[in-house]
Amino acid sequence: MTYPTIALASSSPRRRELLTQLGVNYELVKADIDETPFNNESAVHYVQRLALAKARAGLARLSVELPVLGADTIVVVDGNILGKPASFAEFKLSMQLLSGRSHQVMTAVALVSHTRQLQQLVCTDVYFRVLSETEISHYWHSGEPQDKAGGYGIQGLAAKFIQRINGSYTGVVGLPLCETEQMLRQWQELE
Ligand SMILES: Cc1cn([C@H]2C[C@H](O)[C@@H](COP(=O)(O)OP(=O)(O)OP(=O)(O)O)O2)c(=O)[nH]c1=O
Repeated sequence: MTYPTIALASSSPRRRELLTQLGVNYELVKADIDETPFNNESAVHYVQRLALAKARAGLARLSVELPVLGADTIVVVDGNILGKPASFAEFKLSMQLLSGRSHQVMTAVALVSHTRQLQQLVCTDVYFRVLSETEISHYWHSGEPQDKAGGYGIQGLAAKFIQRINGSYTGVVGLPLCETEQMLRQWQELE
């Protein structure tokens, strides 16, 4: 299967690796956007808005005509979004919220050009076992939580905290490959 060459509007190493895993040719484009949620914005609205905003910001910077892919991942507990932890105190609070229960990871993907756009939203339930204070502190000092939504990486050390998931593993890591591949195929068919 050949896919269109695209631009990836992302600075996430995980998204680059996942796209490479699909065998898609891409170039990177910067997409700096304001990630502040609107007042009373739902998690579902927020994550989709950001994925689209990243893709559109990338498109605005491109000098060649390529479809641009943007994505956003959030961790949601009881409707509240847990961001990337800015401090140990914030991280500890997030881990205490996630300990011994399930939460949702939502990843939105947007593929845009000047004439067309496709979007997907993938939600996964993630079940954490109970975490001890010592484990939480050790995990913070590993350096893994700092640049990740909700403060953990399922593909790294945090795998030992996760009893099971119901949904898309690659979606939790940052780019749901089954749905992304379908979007690329659909894009190709519309050409
Ligand atoms: C929950 C979870 C998130 N993450 C990562 C994926 C994303 O890189 C990050 C979520 O933040 P995002 O704001 O979605 O992405 P980003 O800022 O890293 O990259 P960009 O906006 O430039 O595309 O958290 C993991 O790597 N593993 C996980 O298990």
